[in-house]
Order: sequence, then structure tokens, then C-alpha cells
Amino acid sequence: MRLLAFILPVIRLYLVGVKVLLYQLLNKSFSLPVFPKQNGRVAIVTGGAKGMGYETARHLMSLGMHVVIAGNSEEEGVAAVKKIQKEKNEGKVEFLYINLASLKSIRQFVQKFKDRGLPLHVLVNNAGVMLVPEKKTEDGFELQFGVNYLGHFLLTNLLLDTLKKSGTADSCARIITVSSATHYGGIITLDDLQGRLCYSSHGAYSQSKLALVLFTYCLQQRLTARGFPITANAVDPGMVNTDLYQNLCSPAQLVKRPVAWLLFRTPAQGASTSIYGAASPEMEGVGGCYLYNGRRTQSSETSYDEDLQAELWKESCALVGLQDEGHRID
Ligand SMILES: NC(=O)c1ccc[n+]([C@@H]2O[C@H](COP(=O)([O-])OP(=O)(O)OC[C@H]3O[C@@H](n4cnc5c(N)ncnc54)[C@H](O)[C@@H]3O)[C@@H](O)[C@H]2O)c1
Repeated sequence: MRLLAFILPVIRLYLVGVKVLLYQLLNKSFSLPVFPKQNGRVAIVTGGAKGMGYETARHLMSLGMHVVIAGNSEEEGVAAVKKIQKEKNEGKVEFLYINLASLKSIRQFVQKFKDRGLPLHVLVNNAGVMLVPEKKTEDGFELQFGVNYLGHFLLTNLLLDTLKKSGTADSCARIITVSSATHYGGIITLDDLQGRLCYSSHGAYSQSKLALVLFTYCLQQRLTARGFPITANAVDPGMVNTDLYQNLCSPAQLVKRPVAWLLFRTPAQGASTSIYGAASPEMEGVGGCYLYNGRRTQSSETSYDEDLQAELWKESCALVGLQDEGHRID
């Protein structure tokens, strides 16, 4: 039974992977149109020092935005800022430390950001880890659930007041949350969110990515109910050649290398749907969507389960120490 619980998530994840690769074999990557300049808008991109986050930060800055790269490596963050600044665009870019594996660090990040008195028009919840060996965050959460989902859940909630003040009826603030096709194979085990009964790194990653979609839909419902000028969308970047795959086991690494070379998207291609969600005039006022290859797509059936969304929200509030005030988020 334990073996089955361990193997099933692996099979589900690889089947989803094969489906995505087939799609990528047969379809071109979405190419971004040129967007109007967006000087004066402020964006936070988590995990913006490398991979798709870097490409997202770089593109938003080229549109004239003031971009804050939020990451857990000072060295990588500073290097990314220097590299982006060399492009001499009109925007501004800077680095601010955050460790999404620590609730204290997330709160400190938000405090530092708020002390600056800046508005916030775009929040890109991009950072993530995948298939890590069993490990816990500073607060005792399973690492993938903690970093990918709970960290962003807390960060978003703590920044909602600033987003709300910065958005207007005809120019909403935007929350973009990077999920993954693996969410289609994800299962939320509400009574064992931390995978203590039977840990599967594959199951934990898929669960964290499904949680992000459930969160996005629930958040959009709450924002709409309160009439806040903020939209929330989830993004699926496809399979992209980044360091995210560093924890694959050795045989899988061997297979991955040629497959990635042939079929994976580049980080810039992978980031295009996040950038589209964050900056496209077409997405003005549009929320509650799952975006894939530059288009609105159906996410998994489970992700639309409103009872599950509400239960997960409630449980997440309890885990990160936020008060769940029903539809009150102000
Ligand atoms: N690469 C893919 O094929 C793929 C597919 C679907 C979804 N995604 C998602 O895209 C997002 C970006 O990943 P990527 O592929 O660019 O990988 P990446 O490894 O290049 O980037 C991940 C970023 O997250 C940051 N990060 C990790 N742990 C953190 C922590 N504790 N606190 C703060 N930041 C932390 C890293 O420093 C890095 O900057 C992730 O959410 C990932 O799950 C990737």
C-alpha cells in the first residue's frame, strides 16, 4: 500500500510530463507581442534572480517598471540586478532578500518593502523548488508545500493592502502565480498536507502546484466579492530548461538532457505567459484564469472545487498564522 502511494504520484507526474512534451513538439511557443511602456508601475518577482523569474524581471523592467527581485540568494540577486542594469532600460531594478521557507523572513521582507512607501502593481509569485529530498522549512512544513505554496500564500495576503491601494478600476493591480501542468496530477490531502504519513517528493510538488491554482481561484473570488481593483491569475509555463530539474535522479538526468535540448522551452519562452499576464492590455480586469501558452485554458477539475478551495484557504491561514475572516481581506 505504501509502495503504491509512493509510485502513483511518480507515474502521474511523468505522464503529465510526456503530454506536455508532445504538445511542445507539435506547437510553437507563444511569442509575446510588444506591450506599451508601463513606467511608474512597481513589480515584485519572487525567484527573479534566475530562470524564468529572471526573464520576467528583465522584461518587466524593459517596459519601464520598477522591479524588485525577491530571492533567497543575495549573491545571485545582486548579479542579476547588475546584468539587467547593463541593458540600460528606462525601468529600475533592485534586489530584496526573502526566504520563502521562513514565515519570519516573509514578514520581514514585507515590512522592508512597505517601509519604502512604494506602490505595488504587479506581484509575480514565481519562485519554486521541485523534487527535493524530504526536508522541512524553518517552521516545520514540508519544503515544496512550504516554499511553493504556503510562502506565496502568506506573501500575497500580507501585500494585499498595498496592491489594493495601488490598483484602480481601469488599471488593476495584478497577481500572477506560477503553477505547473503537474497540478493536473496533484492531489490535496487536507489531513496530511505535509506528507507525514507517506512522503513522495513527486506527490508533494504536484500538490503544491495544485494548491496554487486553488488559491488563485479562491483569492479572485474574494477580491471580486469585495470589489477590489486586483486580479489574480495562475500561469503554466510548460516544460522549461532551468535549474529546477537539478534534483532529478541520475538516470532521469541522463534522459532529460537530450529531451530538454530538443523539446524544452527556453527560460525566456517559459516566462512569456507570466509576462503576458502581468503586462498585457488584453488581461486588464481579467482574473481567475489558468493561462497556458498565452491563452486561457481549463485547469484540473479538482482546482474548481469551491469547497476544497475554501477548506485549503482556512487551513493555510491557520498554518501561517493569519486570521481567516471569511470574505474580509482588508
Ligand atoms: N522549469 C519548468 O519546466 C517549470 C515547469 C512548470 C512550472 N515551473 C515553475 O516555474 C517557477 C520558476 O522556476 P524555474 O524553472 O525558473 O526554476 P529556477 O530553479 O531557475 O528558479 C527558481 C527560483 O526560485 C528561487 N527560490 C527557491 N527557493 C526559494 C526560497 N526558499 N525563497 C526564495 N526564493 C527561492 C530560486 O532561488 C530561483 O531564483 C517555479 O515555481 C517552478 O515550479 C517550472
